[in-house]
Amino acid sequence: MGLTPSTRICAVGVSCTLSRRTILDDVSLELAAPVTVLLGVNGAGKTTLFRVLAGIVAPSRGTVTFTSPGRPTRPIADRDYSVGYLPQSPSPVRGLRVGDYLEYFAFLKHLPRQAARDQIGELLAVTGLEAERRTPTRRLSGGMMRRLALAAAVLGSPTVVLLDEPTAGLDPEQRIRMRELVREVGTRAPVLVSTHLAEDAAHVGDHLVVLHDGRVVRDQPMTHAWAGSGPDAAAVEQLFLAAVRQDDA
Ligand SMILES: Nc1ncnc2c1ncn2[C@@H]1O[C@H](COP(=O)(O)OP(=O)(O)OP(=O)(O)O)[C@@H](O)[C@H]1O
Repeated sequence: MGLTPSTRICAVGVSCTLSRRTILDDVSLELAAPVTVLLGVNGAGKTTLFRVLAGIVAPSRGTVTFTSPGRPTRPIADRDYSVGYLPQSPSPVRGLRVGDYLEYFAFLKHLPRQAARDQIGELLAVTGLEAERRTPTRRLSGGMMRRLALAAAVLGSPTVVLLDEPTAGLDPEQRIRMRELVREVGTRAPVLVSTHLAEDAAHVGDHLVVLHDGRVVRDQPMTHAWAGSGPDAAAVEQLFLAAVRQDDA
């Protein structure tokens, strides 16, 4: 569907049990544009939540739906909606160059040929990969591979975009570039982005969700993270620690 800025993805009472362990426990959240940051310690359940929101893993309980004004609430499998997903460790594909990789994703997403051509050109420019169009994906640096996978996730103008640790392992310059990209993507669709870095969270987020032991322990706007002239990573860190300690107490 054409992107409606007020389209939302909603999780209601989502629980997920894997190998008899409760990984997500009664998670409810609503994602709206532009960018929601998901913070959580290692093993908090962030990737599992992404996989549930992307429809890859079925929740044991609860629902994930899309809502748009004037339209009935739809399940995530509804073909009028789509999810763009950047996994935690995107891999190069042997034999595919950068341009081929995007064409392959455009094919998987059933994009008409001309729309695919236009969007691939635009996304290569936005991600700074224009000069790499003919580079084999195996030769890309980690940061370039993530930018390419992000372009693939955004192809076809998905209704919502899920980015699992897009800045992990990137050098400072690539991280700053990735943050700008995340903000850019947030102008196109609601974005959920996970990170371990309070600094990244402060720079990109409009809204903050803290996940701890599979439960949402904080869900609030990020306004506090802007101190005077700019984003304040220390404020985000304090908020995160307070939420987690309160939950542990
Ligand atoms: N298929 C599975 N079967 C059993 N347990 C799983 C499975 N997948 C994940 N887990 C467990 O669920 C918990 C949450 O994992 P998940 O990858 O969602 O956390 P995370 O917050 O993304 O962690 P990280 O920040 O380290 O990436 C972990 O303890 C993990 O071992």
